[in-house]
Amino acid sequence: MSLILVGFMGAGKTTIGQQISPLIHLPQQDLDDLIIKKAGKPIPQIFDEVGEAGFRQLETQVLESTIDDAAVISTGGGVIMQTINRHLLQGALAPVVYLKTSFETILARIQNDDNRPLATNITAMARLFNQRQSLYEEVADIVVDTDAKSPAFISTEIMNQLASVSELRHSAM
Ligand SMILES: Nc1ncnc2c1ncn2[C@@H]1O[C@H](COP(=O)(O)OP(=O)(O)OP(=O)(O)O)[C@@H](O)[C@H]1O
Ligand SMILES: O=C(O)C1=C[C@@H](O)[C@@H](O)[C@H](O)C1
Ligand SMILES: [Mg+2]
Repeated sequence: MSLILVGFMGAGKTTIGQQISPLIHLPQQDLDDLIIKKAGKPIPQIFDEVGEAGFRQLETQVLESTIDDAAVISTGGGVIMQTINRHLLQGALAPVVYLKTSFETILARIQNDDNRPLATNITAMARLFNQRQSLYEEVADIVVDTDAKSPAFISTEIMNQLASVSELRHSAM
């Protein structure tokens, strides 16, 4: 079964996607990587040249083109900002898993990383974090807390939850 990972920057969408992909024998599609390939330049340069709005357009394009792939899809942290993206996620065939992480843990994981243009100022990040919580919840079928858990532990937890979702879907048929 495919799945889609959402959550704030540093929640572990890329890391957990890499771990789960071999477990469920499906390729990983990382939307940030697909954007970088499509644009032919790194994310900070895309932000510099076409701004966040230009980046979000690319993000919607890669989301649209991959959403129903048989894959583990790791989204970017801001994918839920666009209404159209939330509609795409809510209509996806695959379950959407929200990797829920406290702000303190996020800071510990991604500080000193200069590859995320929206993670340079702690006050602005905290504002984004608070604005986004309900949007992740809105699109999620499954919520998994990631604080103080290893990527391997989180991956197992997701696999167990997916098994329950699959059983529920079958028993409803
Ligand atoms: N459960 C975890 N425990 C400890 N470290 C973690 C965990 N998950 C991820 N990390 C570390 O946190 C950092 C950010 O993880 P990752 O790049 O997977 O986040 P992301 O959700 O994909 O972020 P973005 O939205 O910016 O793409 C990495 O250094 C990763 O190794
Ligand atoms: O949270 C965000 O808005 C972002 C998260 C990253 O995954 C990248 O998609 C980009 O840096 C924007
Ligand atoms: Mg990522």
